[in-house]
Amino acid sequence: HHLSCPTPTGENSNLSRMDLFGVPEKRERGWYLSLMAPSIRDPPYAWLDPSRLYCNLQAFQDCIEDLVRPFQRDDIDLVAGIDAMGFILGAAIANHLKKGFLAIRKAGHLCVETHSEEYQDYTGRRKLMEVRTDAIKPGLRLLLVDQWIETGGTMQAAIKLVEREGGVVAGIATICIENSEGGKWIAESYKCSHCVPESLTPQFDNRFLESFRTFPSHQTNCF
Ligand SMILES: O=P(O)(O)OC[C@H]1O[C@H](OP(=O)(O)OP(=O)(O)O)[C@H](O)[C@@H]1O
Ligand SMILES: Nc1ncnc2[nH]cnc12
Repeated sequence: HHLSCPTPTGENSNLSRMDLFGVPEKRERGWYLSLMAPSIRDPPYAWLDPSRLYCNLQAFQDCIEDLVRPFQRDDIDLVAGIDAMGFILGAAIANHLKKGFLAIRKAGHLCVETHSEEYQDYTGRRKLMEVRTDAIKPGLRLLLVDQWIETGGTMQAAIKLVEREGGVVAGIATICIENSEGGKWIAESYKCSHCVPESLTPQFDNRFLESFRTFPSHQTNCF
């Protein structure tokens, strides 16, 4: 079955119904966020799927450009991405900045000597994060990348791994930093880049995007 929805006009037209591979004529700030898919599952799943926007070349490129822009002239030695989805943005950003890439991994994958840090994320589960011991040296300046910051638990564990070895967190790049206690602490404590224009922050705070109303799916449709 397929329900049809009216396409919203006016203020939120940049977040109106759009095909996965479509590109609007005028690419407004954060236009590609409307490609993100709402969750059809209950917690502890995340409330949406940002990875959908990576399917669209222009969206992926614009997203990377927005994340890299504030750091273009900064002194960065290495880009670190957090397992798993942070690898996608992290590797793309490393390539864009012409820097190497360091994988910060969830426990049980690295077959070399590691430093580790326990943490808790939005699922409430206790997890372990690991990084190889031969990459971070005192004074090394790292740009930390992940797909999303919700409670901030994951990013805070990565920050600890870097700083404990004397590394410097030169910046943090992520699609969205949620307005949580941990999210606010990260945004106040480090130079950050994210993709959410101010006009859309209320929608992210409510975890409901206007674009969801017309999301092209037979499972999630007109509300
Ligand atoms: O701020 P937090 O509450 O710690 O949550 C953020 C983390 O959760 C997500 O990863 P997730 O574990 O859902 O998936 P992934 O392993 O596939 O990246 C996201 O990409 C961050 O890594
Ligand atoms: N991908 C994601 N989307 C929304 N909230 C999240 N929390 C953690 N990961 C998330």
